[in-house]
Amino acid sequence: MSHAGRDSAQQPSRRNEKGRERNRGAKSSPGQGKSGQGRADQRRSDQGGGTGGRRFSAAAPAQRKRRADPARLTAYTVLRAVSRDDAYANLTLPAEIRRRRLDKRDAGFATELTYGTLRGTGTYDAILSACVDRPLDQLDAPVLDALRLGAHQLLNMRVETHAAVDETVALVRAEIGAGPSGLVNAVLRKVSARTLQDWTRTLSAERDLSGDDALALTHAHPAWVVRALRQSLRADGRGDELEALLRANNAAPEVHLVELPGTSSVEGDRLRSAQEAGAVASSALTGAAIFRGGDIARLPGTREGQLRVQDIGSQWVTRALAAAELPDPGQGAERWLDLCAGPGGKAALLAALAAQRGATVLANEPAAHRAKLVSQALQAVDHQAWTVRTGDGRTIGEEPTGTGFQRILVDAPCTGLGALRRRPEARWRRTPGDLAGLTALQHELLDAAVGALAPGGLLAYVTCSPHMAETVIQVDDLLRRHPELELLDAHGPMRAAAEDAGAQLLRDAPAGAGSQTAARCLQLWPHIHGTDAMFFALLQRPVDAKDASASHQSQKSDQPQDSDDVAEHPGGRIAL
Ligand SMILES: C[S@@+](CC[C@H](N)C(=O)[O-])C[C@H]1O[C@@H](n2cnc3c(N)ncnc32)[C@H](O)[C@@H]1O
Repeated sequence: MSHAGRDSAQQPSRRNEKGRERNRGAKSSPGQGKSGQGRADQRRSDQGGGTGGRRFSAAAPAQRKRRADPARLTAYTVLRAVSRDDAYANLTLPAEIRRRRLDKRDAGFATELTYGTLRGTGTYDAILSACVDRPLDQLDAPVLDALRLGAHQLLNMRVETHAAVDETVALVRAEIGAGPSGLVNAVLRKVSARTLQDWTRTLSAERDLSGDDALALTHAHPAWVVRALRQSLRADGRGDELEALLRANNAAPEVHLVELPGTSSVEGDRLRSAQEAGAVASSALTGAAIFRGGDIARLPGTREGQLRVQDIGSQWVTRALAAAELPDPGQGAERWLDLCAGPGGKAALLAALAAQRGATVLANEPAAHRAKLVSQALQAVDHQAWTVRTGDGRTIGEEPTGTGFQRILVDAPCTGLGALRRRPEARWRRTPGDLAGLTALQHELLDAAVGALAPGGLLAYVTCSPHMAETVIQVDDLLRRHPELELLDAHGPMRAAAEDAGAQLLRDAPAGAGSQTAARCLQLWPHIHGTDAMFFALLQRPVDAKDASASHQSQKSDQPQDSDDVAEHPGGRIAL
């Protein structure tokens, strides 16, 4: 793609699993023979300089222990599942921790090892490339994963150098075999010769990186993602906050809890128990708390689904849609629709709020296994208040919807670039090419939702991505296709749904938002709001709107920017 350029934080290699013979030898330092490396290490060690006096094991790798410690083995197993099977770390890791019965301390260490290594993969690969005498894709995949794990310990954790190297070598001997242990030992010793800061500075200079490419390497994001985030921040009037966002994306998110309203016999009871167990009530939102440590499954109400883990951003947008005023509330029970409901986090809160108001929710999800998760998520809520439909959201018009739905949530499939804290591997998996299919699907889902809106009905468009092609540009396109829709100012309903401290955070976008559309939509940010970077737009169909579906149909093939690298937009040219 024309804009992608050279990705300075290296796109992790996905390689052949075979070829053990290839794992030999670390690269010499620039201007140094291999034998010179030992002397260099010795000198650094003697001087106690550079890396603070590194100590290494005197025993040859092949003579060292052949037993991996449980936390490192857990992390390594998850890394293998992620690179070999495209597994999700946030699902695989808890299962692995349970299976190996790690205690709290080891579980914490394994989590930091796993998430940190996955987050930093592109940068660690760039560093490892400078330490291995061949392209990384010529190493065995298990060896590369072990090297990444070692690099993370050396560069980003407070693990002693000798422990990081020795334990990684032991892991390699136990899990892969003695063959590559010499290579791993030598490469990790080279990695340990510099701090992370020294490495990124040196590599940036060697590769002549600047601007977003240099930031990509330093903050372990693909360069195309850095560029997209820069554009989105600028459009939101936050042009100077890029580094703060990149840093926030690399920090572990807080765990937020929600008590589904109306589901326990005494309202607020479940949150109170959670607070007794160490949770702190959220100052940003009613019915929410922050949980710092401990076993969530042990909190009363989690098994019954009354107490759930849910990002404050998700709670905010759901409550804002439920609370926004309808121009003509009518007399009958309201009908609400969650068009993309799986796995059911927002559907559960939406249905609980609907049940309190005598409204009903239709929760739609095309993937059968995810539709099942939606049903499970809804179990705690009065069963009269919800129905699950397993089907493509684009065919919702085929349902008998009567006069339509008063409130519709389109929490669309998206790149997920707003949830980088939670899904550490996602940034390296996604490519700009994913945008074409996703934006086309978002376009069609929005059209289907508009067709299902009751007169005066509200449509909330939500993405867990701040990429402009999925947010402001998508809304502008929607308004072009459906000029009858009114784009409401999302800040009011969001503030109304928040507690004081939250309302303070949800002030209008800073002056300088890129367009009127951007100024009326709400973009949440991890570094500002402590939430995922979730986007929220609220649209309304006028009470007396004529049926515009004919014009929708005629424009259906008019897809937004689905094949080009760059799109024109009033706010400037947007890299897709
Ligand atoms: C961002 S997730 C929704 C998250 C959910 N609202 C929650 O809070 O738990 C998007 C969902 O859209 C679903 N999806 C994908 N294609 C769809 C389609 N054609 N129609 C409706 N939903 C679709 C995906 O399976 C996924 O479960």
